[in-house]
Amino acid sequence: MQPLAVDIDGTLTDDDRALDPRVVEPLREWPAPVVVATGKALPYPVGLCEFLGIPIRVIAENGGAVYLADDDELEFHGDREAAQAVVERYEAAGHELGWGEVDFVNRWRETEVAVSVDQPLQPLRDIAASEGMHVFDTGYAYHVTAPDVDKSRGLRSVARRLGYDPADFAAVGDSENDAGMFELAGTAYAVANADATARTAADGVTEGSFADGFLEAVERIRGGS
Ligand SMILES: O=C(O)COP(=O)(O)O
Ligand SMILES: [Mg+2]
Repeated sequence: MQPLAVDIDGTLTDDDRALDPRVVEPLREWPAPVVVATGKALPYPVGLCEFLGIPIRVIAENGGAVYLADDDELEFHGDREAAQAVVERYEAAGHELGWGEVDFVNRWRETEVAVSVDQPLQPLRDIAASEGMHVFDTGYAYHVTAPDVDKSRGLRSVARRLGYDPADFAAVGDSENDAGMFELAGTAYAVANADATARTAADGVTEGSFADGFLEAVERIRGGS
């Protein structure tokens, strides 16, 4: 069976980021390594693995942080200072991150900064471009990220550390932050709610949306199609 790289928001969750309980069993029972690959900060995918009862294997922050329980190593990529400089200019222009005072979205984020989709995107894109940074719009947040960091970089590292080729992996996801990983993985499914970038990069698009799409994708991967 192929090892699996799976996105969280929009793939294992509904539109409101709530986990669909039907994804628990296939992830728990998958007969090869499962890597949770997300734009979320490290504690979220680590927590998800813990609650699922599967080994902690995560690509977090769009590839900025990679951890595998197998070798117990935590690897970081990215340019947090450059991301911070972008959001400082964005805030100076009168915008805000949009997550409220406590901001659990960025509180434990170490390599990039995420802005709420309630905030204007174009000025963020313009400032990021002028600072040599990239913005991922996942549909759930805008991520200010170093241009050489994405989930494909994470997948390359995970594959090497686990003794696989990246092309051995099957990947499932829903948005432009999954596209690089889709291109690198041997098999890639976008769920039906995926954005155009993810759909184009995928080998197939499921009929179902959100977790229905994920369940359909794992059936197809299991069946070797
Ligand atoms: O954090 C986000 O914006 C999206 O997270 P995801 O990569 O798990 O979909
Ligand atoms: Mg997603």
